[in-house]
Amino acid sequence: MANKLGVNQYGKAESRVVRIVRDTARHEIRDLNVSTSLRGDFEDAHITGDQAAVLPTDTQKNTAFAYAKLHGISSIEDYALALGRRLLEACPAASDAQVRVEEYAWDRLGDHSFVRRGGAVRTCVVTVGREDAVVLSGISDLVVLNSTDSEFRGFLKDEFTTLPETDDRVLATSLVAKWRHTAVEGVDWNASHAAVLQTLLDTFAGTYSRALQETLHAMGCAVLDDQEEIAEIRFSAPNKHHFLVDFSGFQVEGLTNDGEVFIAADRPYGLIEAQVTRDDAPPADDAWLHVPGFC
Ligand SMILES: O=c1[nH]c(=O)c2[nH]c(=O)[nH]c2[nH]1
Repeated sequence: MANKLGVNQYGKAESRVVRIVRDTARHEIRDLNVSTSLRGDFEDAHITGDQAAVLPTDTQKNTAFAYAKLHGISSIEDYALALGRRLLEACPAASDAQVRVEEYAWDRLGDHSFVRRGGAVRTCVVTVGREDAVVLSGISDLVVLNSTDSEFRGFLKDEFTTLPETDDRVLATSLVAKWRHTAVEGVDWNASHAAVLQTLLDTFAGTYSRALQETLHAMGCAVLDDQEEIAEIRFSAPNKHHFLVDFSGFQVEGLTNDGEVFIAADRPYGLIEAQVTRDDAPPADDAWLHVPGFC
């Protein structure tokens, strides 16, 4: 029976790159988690064991650190594009280099002192090919909650359905979103990211929700309405269930729970995933290859 090698890619995952800019007494910090992958013709490495075409993952990691200095990190997207282009140049057998970056934000305490900001992590996935490049910007662990203006009712019921309908519940999620840009040159990545984040937050807060599905769709439409250079956005949103505590069995007179005390359950959770794409968006499915967490 003959076998054949299927899809494959290789690289260094999760290099923790911290860049301090110390040109003046007022330092700057960029704190990244960088993963790189090369795809292309690496059959020999797998089949005959010949590694002549393989740029080691160790070299990929070293390049990630070197480029933090040589290219600098004005934004994670700009850094990832430069790193991806360099890896492709250095490895002729590769057809694509993918660079995935997470950025942890620090707030300033003083000229050279910082405190790590909790919460959301800025992300990008940049795929550089021989002809073109695709940039996905994103955010993960964006934990948001609406304490009202959320209902869930009118759903399909069968003999296993016990969920009561509700017209007033807590809606909370830890959002992961990634959005694809149609251009990679001349983009102000930091401004664009800040604008998308604000739109996501404003829309989450301002939308009456009949389901998390409807809220995600509204958030996606708002981002595409605001920024015409964004072709599509994808969401993965755990529904962080908040169950009303039943006080009825307690022997305390007058103790009521009118949407005031909840159990925040961590598992299981509903997982709602959706994409919103501009009608005329050029496809770029390769850019999403191996990007985990999206349908
Ligand atoms: O917003 C929701 N969408 C669902 O599909 C769902 N299913 C469920 O049990 N609760 C919810 N909430």
